[in-house]
Amino acid sequence: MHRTEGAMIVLDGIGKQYADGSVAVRDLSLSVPRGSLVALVGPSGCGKSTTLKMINRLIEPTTGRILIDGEDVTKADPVALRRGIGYVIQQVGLFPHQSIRQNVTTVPSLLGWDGERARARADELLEMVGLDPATYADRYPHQLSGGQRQRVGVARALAADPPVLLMDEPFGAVDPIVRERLQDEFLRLQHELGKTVVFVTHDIDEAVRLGDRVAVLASGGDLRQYDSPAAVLGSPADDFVAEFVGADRGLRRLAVTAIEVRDLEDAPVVRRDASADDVRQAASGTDVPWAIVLDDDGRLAGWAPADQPAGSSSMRVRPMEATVHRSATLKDAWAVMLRYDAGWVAVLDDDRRLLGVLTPESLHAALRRSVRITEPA
Ligand SMILES: Nc1ncnc2c1ncn2[C@@H]1O[C@H](COP(=O)(O)OP(=O)(O)OP(=O)(O)O)[C@@H](O)[C@H]1O
Repeated sequence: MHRTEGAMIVLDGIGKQYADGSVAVRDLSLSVPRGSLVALVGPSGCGKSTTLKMINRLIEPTTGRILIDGEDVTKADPVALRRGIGYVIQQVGLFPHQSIRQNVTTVPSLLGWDGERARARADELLEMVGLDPATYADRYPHQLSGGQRQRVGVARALAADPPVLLMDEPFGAVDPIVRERLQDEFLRLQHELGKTVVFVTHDIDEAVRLGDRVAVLASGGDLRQYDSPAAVLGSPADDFVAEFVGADRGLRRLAVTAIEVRDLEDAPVVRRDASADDVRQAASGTDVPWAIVLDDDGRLAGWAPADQPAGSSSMRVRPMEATVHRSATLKDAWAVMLRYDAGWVAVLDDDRRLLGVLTPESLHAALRRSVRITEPA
């Protein structure tokens, strides 16, 4: 199926002053690159939702311009504009007397798609968000759990294949475990679809988990930092950002830093047919009392302690559980280290071939490398 890729969004000095004189957003400029996910984060009332709603003109800006792929949408027809922009909100807003399938096809129906095409699209999208159409398409919203309703909200926003998706605390109303699952699923989906997404949240963990970039706003839509998650956590631009990302931002950084092969250390390695002596020899001269055992095609077979039983010629191999895939984060690696009470974890590729090992020291070095180091003033 053809998919529409994301569009570039430019907020150019936008502002919103309400009729009562209160200024929700003073003067905000921000570019959202095509196909990226930008998380707008900040304390309650700082102007996140107002900013989002100005993009699809649910709220009219009082100053500034908004360009989508170069076109000034503040001059466009707002109804047509909104049909080309997916919008997901916390209280989903599904129509209670319509089936899930009808809810998902709201915009395609408005756009005049024929019934068969709209139906096929709805089923495809339900599948995409992890809801089996045979089970769920004919149900009504009240027959779904909160997490399932949020999935329907995402499916509905994607129905007409819009280049831009606006999401306002879409996973805010579900419990933390469901939220994490929805975040994972959404990341996978976004990876595949490459939409341009502006995502509002007050939760810094959600912002750094989902965002390619994070925009930290203070009251009045005052943009204090616009950076990668690692940079926002690792080098907050000012005290406001530092306070907002929290004293435990170091721990949060673990979760947003991917393992890179250059961070890994070499470990002593022996082949499956090695002897007890080979293991001792491989480990000697290193500061670890073990060797990793690989089979003939380089896949991980286990590990062997250097203190093999005296007099035995064949080595004793133990199963190796402290492993992570190369796509893991430093937090995943750290969790595995703690779980197995291991001083190191093996990092493996898709075929379970050994890429190297991560120790607490190399993990620390990787964390330091991941952000630019700012000199203390
Ligand atoms: N219709 C309105 N009239 C007057 N002031 C408003 C109106 N809507 C919002 N505001 C004010 O504008 C400011 C920004 O509101 P907005 O909803 O954008 O904040 P937010 O960052 O999304 O907050 P939250 O995280 O609590 O949802 C707030 O001070 C709010 O009180």
